[in-house]
Amino acid sequence: MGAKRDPAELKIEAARVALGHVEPGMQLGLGTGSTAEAFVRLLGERVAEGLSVIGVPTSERTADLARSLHIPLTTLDDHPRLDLTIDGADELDDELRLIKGGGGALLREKIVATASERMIVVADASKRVKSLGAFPLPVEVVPFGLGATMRAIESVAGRLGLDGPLSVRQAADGRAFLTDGGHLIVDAAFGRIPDPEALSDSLLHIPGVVEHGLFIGIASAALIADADGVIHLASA
Ligand SMILES: O=C(CO)[C@H](O)[C@H](O)COP(=O)(O)O
Repeated sequence: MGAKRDPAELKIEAARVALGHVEPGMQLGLGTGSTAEAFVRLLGERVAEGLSVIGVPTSERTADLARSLHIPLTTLDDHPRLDLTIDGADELDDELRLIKGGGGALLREKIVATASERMIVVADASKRVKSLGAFPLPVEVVPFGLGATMRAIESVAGRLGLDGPLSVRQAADGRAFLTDGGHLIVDAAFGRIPDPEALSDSLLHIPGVVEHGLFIGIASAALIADADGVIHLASA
């Protein structure tokens, strides 16, 4: 087994392999987070060398980065169907089910990934888990009725045998974190989620829930970097 490597290097490694999947003329979804950022930076180098692609960013943060690198950007209104989205994840299992939203961009990330022919997840090996749930599940909610929505989340989770504290995510200044869409994030520390599909369906029935960070049946492949290289996982 190879020597232990800095996670930042591993993220760049996975991002570099992902770049090999980009072809001239592609319409790309650009993810959010430090691993997606590594990809966008590498993509920016290729664009500076003459690669012609166009991207839809999944957050204002990624849009700012892409603009600074002169990567041409568009919207899903102008390009409703994308070829490929490259994005990170907070957790992924061997069925390519993901938890996302650690960076608070899950709603736009899910819209963009779902509008793409393929989504490739880039991650270091620490993100690969046997079972989802050690990472608290981000649930994006509208501010109106927050208390009632949180009670409803607890109640549907309880029916699935899940229990654990919910917390409203805070920004660095101590105020509530607001997503690019002006919503709140409730982080649900349920622990192991035995049935992610059932939890996903139940959460989406709660009126105040806009989306949640479970990505099921969306990722087509994952590039996972560890000290020995980059493993390619493909969906069944
Ligand atoms: O879902 C996300 C942002 O909403 C990110 O993809 C996820 O948080 C992983 O981030 P990082 O690559 O920094 O570990």
